[in-house]
Amino acid sequence: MDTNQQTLEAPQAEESKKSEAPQRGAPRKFRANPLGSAFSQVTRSGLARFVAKLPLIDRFEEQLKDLSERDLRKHSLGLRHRAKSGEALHKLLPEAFALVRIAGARTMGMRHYEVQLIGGMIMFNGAIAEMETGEGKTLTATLPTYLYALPGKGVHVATVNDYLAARDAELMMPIYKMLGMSVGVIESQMSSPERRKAYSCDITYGTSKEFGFDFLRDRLLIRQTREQGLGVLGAMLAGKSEKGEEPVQREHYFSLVDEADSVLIDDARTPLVISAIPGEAEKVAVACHRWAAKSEEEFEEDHHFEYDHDKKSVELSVSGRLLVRQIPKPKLLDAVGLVDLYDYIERAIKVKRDFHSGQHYVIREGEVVIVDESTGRIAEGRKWSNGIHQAIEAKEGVEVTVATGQAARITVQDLFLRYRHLGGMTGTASSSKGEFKKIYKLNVIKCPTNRIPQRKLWPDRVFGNGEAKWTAIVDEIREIHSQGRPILVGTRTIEKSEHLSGLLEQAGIEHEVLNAHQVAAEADIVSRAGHPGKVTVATNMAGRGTDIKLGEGVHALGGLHVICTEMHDSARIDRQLVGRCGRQGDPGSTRQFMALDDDCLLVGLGPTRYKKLIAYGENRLAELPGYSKLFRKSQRKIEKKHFSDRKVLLYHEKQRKKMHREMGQDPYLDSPD
Ligand SMILES: Nc1ncnc2c1ncn2[C@@H]1O[C@H](COP(=O)(O)OP(=O)(O)OP(=O)(O)O)[C@@H](O)[C@H]1O
Repeated sequence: MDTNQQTLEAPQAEESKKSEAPQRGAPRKFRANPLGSAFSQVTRSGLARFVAKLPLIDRFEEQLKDLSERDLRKHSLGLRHRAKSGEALHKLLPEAFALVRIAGARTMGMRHYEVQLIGGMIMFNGAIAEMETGEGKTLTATLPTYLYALPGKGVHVATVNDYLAARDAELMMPIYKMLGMSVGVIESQMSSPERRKAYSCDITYGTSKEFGFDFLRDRLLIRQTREQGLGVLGAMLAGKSEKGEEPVQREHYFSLVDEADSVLIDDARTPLVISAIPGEAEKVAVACHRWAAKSEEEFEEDHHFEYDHDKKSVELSVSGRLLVRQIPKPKLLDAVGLVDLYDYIERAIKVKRDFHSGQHYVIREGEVVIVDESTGRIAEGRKWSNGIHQAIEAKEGVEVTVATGQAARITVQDLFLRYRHLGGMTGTASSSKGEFKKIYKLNVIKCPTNRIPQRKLWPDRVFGNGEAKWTAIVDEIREIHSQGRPILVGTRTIEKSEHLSGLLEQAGIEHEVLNAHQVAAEADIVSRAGHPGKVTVATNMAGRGTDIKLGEGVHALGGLHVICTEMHDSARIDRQLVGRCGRQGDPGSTRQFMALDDDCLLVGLGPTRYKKLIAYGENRLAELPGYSKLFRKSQRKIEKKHFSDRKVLLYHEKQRKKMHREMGQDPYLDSPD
């Protein structure tokens, strides 16, 4: 161990002289960047301090690269020992990064690029590294993860779904293994002992949802233990309940958030909630939901109720309330107040209007499962709050999972703010810079690309109506398909992907369709989407995080062509789809199609303007090029609204927590102690 440390002291001393050089003199030129990409921006973009560390990492790498596997592991243990004895991690960074780079090259033939080392440093320094799609974020993550794992307090790598968590852990396992780090994965079906084991590893991969629910379950367990008379301290020390259950998590030390925009922003509008066991009150609530779902049809818009398109809210009119009183009700509802019944009906009407099967949710094995609109994927385990979820269940005639008497809840924001250190990475963070800073105190730092991006953005095409748009899309697919180029088409909903699939069938174009049901199969299909002549239709963000490799000969044809059939509520989501092509300097092209009856105009501009636009576009076949600005404006309005929704949620959560604290209660547990 000692020998290892000694061999490394010399370059460190040397570095302290050399690392000052860039600050005094000219900025360093990059070698591993044959195409001479974005590094000219380095000094301007505040990356200079990271760039200055690169030579030292190189030198450590040079020194260590010939060590045997055993000695590498020994060396890693040495670093661990130093971190545990209190040596500052930033001092260990160059050596740690060099070790990870060597392990990457040796085990997977992937030696971290300099831009990846910079990305790793950004994340280590508590910021979000914005790296272009396809730049290798999965590999980059190993750098700060390893470094923060050294003190042995546990690192949580959070991502958007179980599949990606397991895949990334498995992919990167050889690197960690070579350096003597243990890796665990949290999967939704796991038992408590399995979870505890995974959390006891140096590095734990999982979803934010699993990390959040485990935190809440632990919290409930600790309270239960305390109720058994041990007192908080006793409970923590004993760490066990009467049944011998123990908390599964350790401390919240460092979390690295992959797809940070999705995890920290898109998913942050609904809190994670654990429900309490149902009692009599819940039975009544179920009956109310069922009654409302059945009766909702009798209410007419503008007569019995008003619908506010801005707030997306329903309000019963006087005649609506009268109708509520007149409609027959089951006996169980006798004790329910009228005001509550109004609420149930309003909710049932809202759910019927705003929540659609196949778009917002799907029914799977008798359960309502949310489809994450931003990813087009199943959002496992999530539920809408304020009775919306139960109202949908009642509408669909599946089991109503009782109005959640909440036992424990936490927002995504609170969960990640609990970590002592937080870092993240994403391809598309800049548009949320302000929010990351304000809510999470995280800066967003753009990372240069390894190669010059070759992706071509073809001009938008706007049509008067959906029909004209779909026809043009099919024409474009036919044209590009005839050249042998692969095409990936993103749609906003499952229904629309099925619609397009029908049109392609009519046109005799062979294709594959992805839906939100099987993420693993989906990733597999998307990964083949780069083969010559392939046409793949997928909900907008299907295959997010999936690497599309170009098949043979596709490079010469111009790479993958991505067609975006409709703008999403958030520009980030559109960019993620676009990011499936032109990866790692590959060629590729993308085009955005729009029509005046697209949903994003309704949500962004309101029904009055939307109706006018529809009327204007109804019989037009020609393109309307000047209109694409209107779509972007509408999108910005929606993004602002979502941001303010998240701020409102945070405000209420803050108030709620404050109240709990003032009453001496655990802020994460809803029912009184
Ligand atoms: N240092 C490296 N050397 C060689 N290949 C690399 C290196 N880093 C990444 N790659 C390859 O680049 C491709 C893209 O990697 P990856 O899928 O992790 O990108 P990403 O940034 O996560 O993309 P997305 O934003 O779309 O999720 C993969 O095929 C990966 O193997």
